Amino acid sequence: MIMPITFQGCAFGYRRNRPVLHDLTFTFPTGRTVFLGVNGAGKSTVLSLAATVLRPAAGHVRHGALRTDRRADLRTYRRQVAWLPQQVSPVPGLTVREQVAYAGWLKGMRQGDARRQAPRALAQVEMEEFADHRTTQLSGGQLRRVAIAQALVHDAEVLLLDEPTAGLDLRQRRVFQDVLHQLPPHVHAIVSTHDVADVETDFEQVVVLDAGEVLFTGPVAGFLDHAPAGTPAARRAEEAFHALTAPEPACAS
Ligand SMILES: Nc1ncnc2c1ncn2[C@@H]1O[C@H](COP(=O)(O)OP(=O)(O)OP(=O)(O)O)[C@@H](O)[C@H]1O
Repeated sequence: MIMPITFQGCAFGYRRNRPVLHDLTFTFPTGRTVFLGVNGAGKSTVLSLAATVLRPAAGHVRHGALRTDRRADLRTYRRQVAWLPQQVSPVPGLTVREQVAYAGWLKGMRQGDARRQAPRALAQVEMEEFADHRTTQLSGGQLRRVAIAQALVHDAEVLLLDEPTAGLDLRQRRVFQDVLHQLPPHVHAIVSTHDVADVETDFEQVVVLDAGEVLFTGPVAGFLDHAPAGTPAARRAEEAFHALTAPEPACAS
């Protein structure tokens, strides 16, 4: 059975009196979910809370019965939930293979298992030929592919991917799409992106966040229905997003 990620009464702000989330209670759909929102809507904050990189000031996040506010649950929770941050850093001194294995070890894998699984994760993102390169020598796009491999290495049940295709060339975007489509049925992916072009082909579910609140959650078809009638097929996702997030026109007084 696939366990969703649930936010229960979550509040969070980076600065006092500047809350990003007030009281977020919400369950992410399972399957392949695209997570949309304008700049500053709070997507990275939500993913970081779900990844336990940030801690809510109130409330908790759940994966099945595992709760982020219960110390005893954290280790298992973190093993089951993978995170690709928006900013990816190379670890100085490590090769690509070592950095991926290290990520697995940090997630609780045995060292030997992490070493054995790293080449498989690198193959998924077509980075095998770089396995012995230092991560500090990679281009931004190559480093992002290594980071995707880091998220894949420990066979998590939930992948939280924050703008995974930013900086990837067209071929590598295709490789990422293949990774998404080949995920086992018990794995679900929440993918934050500003790129709505492939929503219909790559995703099953859509979540739209605005100012820390969920404006829409549901299947892709229901999201596309928000586009104005007569919108050409190629523009429906973009227009649906605009229709959902456009500010209300100010009332004339
Ligand atoms: N480290 C930080 N310190 C202070 N404020 C922050 C920090 N990170 C984010 N914020 C603020 O929190 C709010 C939500 O930011 P967040 O990065 O979660 O949005 P986002 O939807 O991921 O945006 P983007 O699409 O631009 O990545 C914004 O107002 C942002 O300025």
